[in-house]
Amino acid sequence: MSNQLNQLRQQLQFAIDNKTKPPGSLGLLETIALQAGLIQQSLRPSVQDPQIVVFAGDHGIAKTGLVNPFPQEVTAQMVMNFLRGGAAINVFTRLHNIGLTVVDAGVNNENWDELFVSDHFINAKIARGTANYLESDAISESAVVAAIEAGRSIITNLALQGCNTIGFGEMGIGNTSSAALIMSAITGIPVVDCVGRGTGVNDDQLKVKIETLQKVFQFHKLELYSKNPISLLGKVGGYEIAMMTGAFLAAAEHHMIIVVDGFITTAALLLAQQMEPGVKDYCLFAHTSQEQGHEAMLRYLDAQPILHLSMRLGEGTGAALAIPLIRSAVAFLNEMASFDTAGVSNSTESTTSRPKA
Ligand SMILES: Cc1cc2ncn([C@H]3O[C@H](COP(=O)(O)O)[C@@H](O)[C@H]3O)c2cc1C
Ligand SMILES: O=C(O)c1cccnc1
Repeated sequence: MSNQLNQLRQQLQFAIDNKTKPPGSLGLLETIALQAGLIQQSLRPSVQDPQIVVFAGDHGIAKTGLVNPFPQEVTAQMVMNFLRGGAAINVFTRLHNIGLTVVDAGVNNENWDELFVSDHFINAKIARGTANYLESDAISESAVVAAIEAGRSIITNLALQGCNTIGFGEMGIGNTSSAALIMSAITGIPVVDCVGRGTGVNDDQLKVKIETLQKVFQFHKLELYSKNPISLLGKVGGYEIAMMTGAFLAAAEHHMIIVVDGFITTAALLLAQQMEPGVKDYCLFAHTSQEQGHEAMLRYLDAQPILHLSMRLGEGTGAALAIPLIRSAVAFLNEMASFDTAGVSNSTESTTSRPKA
């Protein structure tokens, strides 16, 4: 860490410790406030125009029914639902005054109706879904690069419009499989420990899902791509995951507070982190998803998630729920009185420990 950043860290910690409260008593909110200050390089960080961007894309494997209980058509149907305001992410973003943008990264549908002429919908479709990675590469490398670039430019536009806090969500039937393969390739954790129930496969279906994905791992020799995120995305990625990868990169470049959602979003972060190892410093981890594998992914990233709600939905819902807490953290740092200004006696001998920064 540079000297300047180290100095800022000390100043932030001093400000936090001098608020009228026992040291460390606001727990993880103190860690969040400190990190927000470091991200924005400011003693007075802010949450401005927070946004969730949901990237949608289809997966060729989903047509086989081997890994997903819901049919592929649900991806496009849910995109319509997002635009009509009826999905969980709509409810949470409305409730908490968070902007919502939906991006077609690669949904397998013909065209959108006039409903989609909206500021909140971006048609960045690269193809109508990926190819089935049981038989071939999912995406060409040139299309991977195009998707990453599209993700970058969507986030850069939001940053230029004044958004400084961003969460990513995704919609894509079959994408827990893609995320599990990416996780296994990058972390070296065996496929069986990365695969979860997704939208709810039963025990028999889970066995088939695991066997299928083990076969895919061997077919593409994914261990060879553990340090090559572009090729890995080409082998088994999704358009929405590739776009999120670019989105992470741009958000970090613009010093945004990035709120990481669940299993699939964190897989995109694993890829972005390989491309630019500093990205994680801009991330706050919203929650631990119930998808098996997410906890190990978070451990791999040495991340401390904010919430534990047994959720396993995606769409950016965990991120939307964490944003009010991030707002609260920033607000206590900016608005609470200090011992000095409030004339409250401080105990300088306190031995109470602070949360881990
Ligand atoms: C109605 C519905 C709404 C959703 N919203 C998010 N997902 C979530 O489930 C999908 C991944 O699970 P799998 O790999 O098992 O297909 C993604 O689209 C994800 O965002 C949904 C899934 C369904 C069915
Ligand atoms: O954690 C997630 O993001 C998740 C888990 C299951 C299904 N869809 C998303």
